[in-house]
Amino acid sequence: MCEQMALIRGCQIYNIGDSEKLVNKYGHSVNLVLEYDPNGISLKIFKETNGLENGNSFQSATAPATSPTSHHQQIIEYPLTAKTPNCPNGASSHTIFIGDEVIYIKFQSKTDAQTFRSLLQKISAKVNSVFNLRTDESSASQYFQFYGYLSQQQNMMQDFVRTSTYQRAIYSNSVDFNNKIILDVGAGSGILSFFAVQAGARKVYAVEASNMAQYAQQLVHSNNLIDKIHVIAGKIEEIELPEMVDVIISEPMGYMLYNERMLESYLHSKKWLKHDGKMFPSRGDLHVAPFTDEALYIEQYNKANFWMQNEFHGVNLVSLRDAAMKEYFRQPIVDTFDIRICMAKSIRHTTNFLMADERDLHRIQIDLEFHMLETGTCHGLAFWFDVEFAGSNSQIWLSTSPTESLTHWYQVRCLLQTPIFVKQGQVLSGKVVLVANQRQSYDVEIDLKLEGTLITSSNTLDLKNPYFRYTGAPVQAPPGSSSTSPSEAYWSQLDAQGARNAVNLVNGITVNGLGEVDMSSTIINTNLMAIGGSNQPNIHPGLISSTGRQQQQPQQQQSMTLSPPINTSTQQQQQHLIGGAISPSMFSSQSILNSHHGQQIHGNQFY
Ligand SMILES: C[S@@+](CC[C@H](N)C(=O)[O-])C[C@H]1O[C@@H](n2cnc3c(N)ncnc32)[C@H](O)[C@@H]1O
Repeated sequence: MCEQMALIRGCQIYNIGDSEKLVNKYGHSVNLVLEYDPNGISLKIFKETNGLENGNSFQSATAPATSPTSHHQQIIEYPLTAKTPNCPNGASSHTIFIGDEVIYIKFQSKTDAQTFRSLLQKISAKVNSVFNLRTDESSASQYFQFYGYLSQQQNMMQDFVRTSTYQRAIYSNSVDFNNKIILDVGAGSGILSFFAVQAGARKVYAVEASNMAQYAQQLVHSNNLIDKIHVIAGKIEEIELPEMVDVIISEPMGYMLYNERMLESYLHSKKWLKHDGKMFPSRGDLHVAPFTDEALYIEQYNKANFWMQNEFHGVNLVSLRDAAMKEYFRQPIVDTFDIRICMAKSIRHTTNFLMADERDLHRIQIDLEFHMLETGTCHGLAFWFDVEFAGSNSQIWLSTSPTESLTHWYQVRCLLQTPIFVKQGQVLSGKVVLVANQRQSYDVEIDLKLEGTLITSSNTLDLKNPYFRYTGAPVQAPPGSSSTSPSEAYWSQLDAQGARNAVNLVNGITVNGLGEVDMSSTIINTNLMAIGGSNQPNIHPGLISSTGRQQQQPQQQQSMTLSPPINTSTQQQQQHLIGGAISPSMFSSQSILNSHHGQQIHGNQFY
């Protein structure tokens, strides 16, 4: 079942001019095609030709390029939203007002006019959908435009860790899918729906709000699965399903798990879930840990110091320095790091997708109590998330932890404008509150307090506007991370390599001076799993390709280095921070030295 599209034949289109007279716009009759559009309905006007199929019929809104209408000459397309003024004129005419144009449509019959009106009513009914009420129109429009690009869907599909984990979670729990009715929320290209069918699903409803729905339908068609996968173009909050489902699958996670607010749509979709139904994924854990990273802190700090110049081309910029500082520190940083920068064990906040209500995600409070494992400067809080697929057969986790393979979600760090100097054994307490906003994101409010002192630090960040800092350069261990001599380790490694290079060929197998067999010709990709014992020669392991977005060059070093504020119990620590900062220029390298897993990775989530 697809979102309805009307094809209405034999209409006359008139404009109403200044003299209030009807002027036939085209001088011939036209056909109207009404299609789903993320913002309402798209009204396409086609020149009527003899080849057009019979009468008024409802067609799939997601019909592929083979759509019968696609061969005919389209004259114009009008977007109709709930705000488009319109009014009926008698039984078989209707007027719409688009910009300055007054368009009077004369239908062939009353039934045609009714069809047209009922679709217009549908858009108005959707105005008050849960999704629309919580989302700014401009945000939604930009959001679904983003996901309408094949390249964006490709970016997600090529995140091999993500896609393979989903496939594995579904395959290894085929008992939950076999002969079952499935709902795929935000199906995108439909990739998860295909996995569900591969695992034996009887029917999958693939709901997608962006225009990607058309391409999903095209893939369903070309993979001969029209009897199994039913693409429904529309928002999950606004569509109807003909039946309840056994399992809901979705990939609704954004940066820091909650960005995009799509998890709310995922939870909303439970209205279609049978009493004992399953959710894939079933739970999400957001991890929070205090971190130390002077280089990152100084990098942001020095950017704001551009505004400390009192003679910039003869202009004194100083009065804007505080505002600039605030702006830079409002940006969550998206990149990856060495787990050893974390100064305490992470605190986990769990959302159980089977139990939670979408309204629970409007304000998410995470209480913090970190028992500091080391002495140093805490520059902020680091975040990552894991989701679990709790199937009947096996539990599978998809992790975005800094200790695991990098995904397109990376990790997120929120800086404190005023860092806190902590000592091992001290307790850093406080809270993070995520407050949902109409821009499909969250304000991140951080309040920290060092127990037993008067030291506090707070910051509010805008998750919608992160700073994408990942360059592909290998992550740096924090200073002081070596407990053995790195120099000795280096030379020992070279000695061992020398022995290895003394190779011999024994029966066609390379054996080195240590008697080890060379496995290089039979590299096993541990990310490739054998699914159901099947050989999958055509799977490209994928890479997460680059957006071409590069690390910005740091501001010219003309900016003065000012002492950053620091909440410290010793003045000496402050001195250390000022003197010991690593030059921000080390982050400006355009060359990707040795990117993670040999891949260049970039964020593809909407933000
Ligand atoms: C992160 S992508 C995942 C796409 C696909 N399921 C996959 O795993 O590759 C999320 C998709 O959900 C769609 N989406 C977001 N909110 C939605 C809603 N309320 N109703 C229907 N689709 C939605 C987006 O347009 C986007 O294509």
